[in-house]
Amino acid sequence: MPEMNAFPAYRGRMEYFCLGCGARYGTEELHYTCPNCGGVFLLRDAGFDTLRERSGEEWRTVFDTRAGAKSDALRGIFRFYELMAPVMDEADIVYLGEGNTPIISSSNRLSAQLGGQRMAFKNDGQNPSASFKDRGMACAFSFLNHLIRTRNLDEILAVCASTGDTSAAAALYASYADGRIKSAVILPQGKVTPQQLAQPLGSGAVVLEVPGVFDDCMKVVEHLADNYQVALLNSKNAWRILGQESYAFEVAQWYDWDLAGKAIFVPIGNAGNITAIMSGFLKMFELGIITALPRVFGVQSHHADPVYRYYAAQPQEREWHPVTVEPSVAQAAMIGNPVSFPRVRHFAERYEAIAGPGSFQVVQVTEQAIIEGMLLANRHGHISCTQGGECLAGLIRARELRLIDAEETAVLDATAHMLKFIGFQDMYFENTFPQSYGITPDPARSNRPELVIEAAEKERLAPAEYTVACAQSVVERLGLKAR
Ligand SMILES: N[C@@H](CCOP(=O)(O)O)C(=O)O
Repeated sequence: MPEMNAFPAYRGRMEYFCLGCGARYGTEELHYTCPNCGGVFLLRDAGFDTLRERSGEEWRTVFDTRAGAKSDALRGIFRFYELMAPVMDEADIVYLGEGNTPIISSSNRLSAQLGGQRMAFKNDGQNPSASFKDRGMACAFSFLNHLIRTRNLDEILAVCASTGDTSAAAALYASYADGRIKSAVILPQGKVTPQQLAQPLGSGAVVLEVPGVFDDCMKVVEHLADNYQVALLNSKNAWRILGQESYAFEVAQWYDWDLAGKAIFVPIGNAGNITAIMSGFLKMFELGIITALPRVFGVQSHHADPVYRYYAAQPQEREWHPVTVEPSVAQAAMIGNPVSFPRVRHFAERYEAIAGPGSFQVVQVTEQAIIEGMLLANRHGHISCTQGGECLAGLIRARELRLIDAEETAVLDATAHMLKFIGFQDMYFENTFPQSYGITPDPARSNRPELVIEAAEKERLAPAEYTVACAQSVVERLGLKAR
């Protein structure tokens, strides 16, 4: 029986592997892009094959046993230590409560509205900074701690570009780092929700705004990382990807390691998350921890759809072209030149080679469908952000295209908490969307507060009369019957 609280003894031989030229580099330094060709990296464990000494069943037992761990290092995503970043010591691990987010099945009524579709949301908004980015940050910051310890560094300045979630997570984890890691975040001016802007401000990060969109900010942080001593915390940093693989591990564990008949829907923005999720499923498959790969559907808005366009072409005609984005309620995914696209292409090929054609697909949805997807989900007990709404819109689109049938269980990624994006709900309910979103609110879906009595009545009536008058108005509005 594996020991529940024992920190794993296994140490991997991690190396950066360039997807452009195949060069490899050791992990004693933080690299973002290949010094040789500028390509993006994956982090690989050159010792991965030794993990095959345990059977899939033994690994499942290890991870199930660790699910009850009482040590902070193993309570969160590092329960899956050997599969992710097995170079850090226990003392390096940061745990702020990330991971272990629930998967909530849809109610019968919602499922019936979707033609009996089996469906669930994984609520990654229940992470500490209210988005999935915490998975990646927990890993990236643990690695920074490892670097600080092993290389005697005294202070690191961590920078990121963000549509809001990455910056909130980076700033939160930096604020926990006892002054060893400072955070500066670069945001597109006016294109981050007020809630998301408040997060890094509250965590004490330096918040810098750039007129433009996320893609402009990303170029700035890439320039900084290429020329100055900063740690880049976007998912171009491959340690982020490793942490986000935990999403796939958790989905597998939630379903007792049986992923046959499951379809995972993931919004694509900078494309780090879909990369990580495919990578995570493939690792488990290679070790026999799961015996079937779930299908993976990427979802993009028609206002930010470069990955959809790439895969919509016939295989021999595919060419990569970034796009210019237009306003999107799925603002976290409003990205025209996703840095992880080469990683997506790499894993999609491997995925299809194992699970066959149709195991990886990308669907495109409208802005109208995204916002109404979010409203529909949340009217039925979910806490979906607009990107979760994008996933539901993607599921509906996949059904229209007959890419999925009702018997398959669709697991939708609610990447962030709905409250971060609640301003878009207000815009729908108040019919205040600028034309550029291309959204026409349906008044039947709107919900507004109703005043039951004029404020002046409070001055005019005695307190007891005022209560009765208010109650009477409520009775009339709700049509209540006396007892
Ligand atoms: N939506 C993201 C964009 C940056 O993505 P990253 O995963 O590369 O950091 C955000 O929240 O900023």
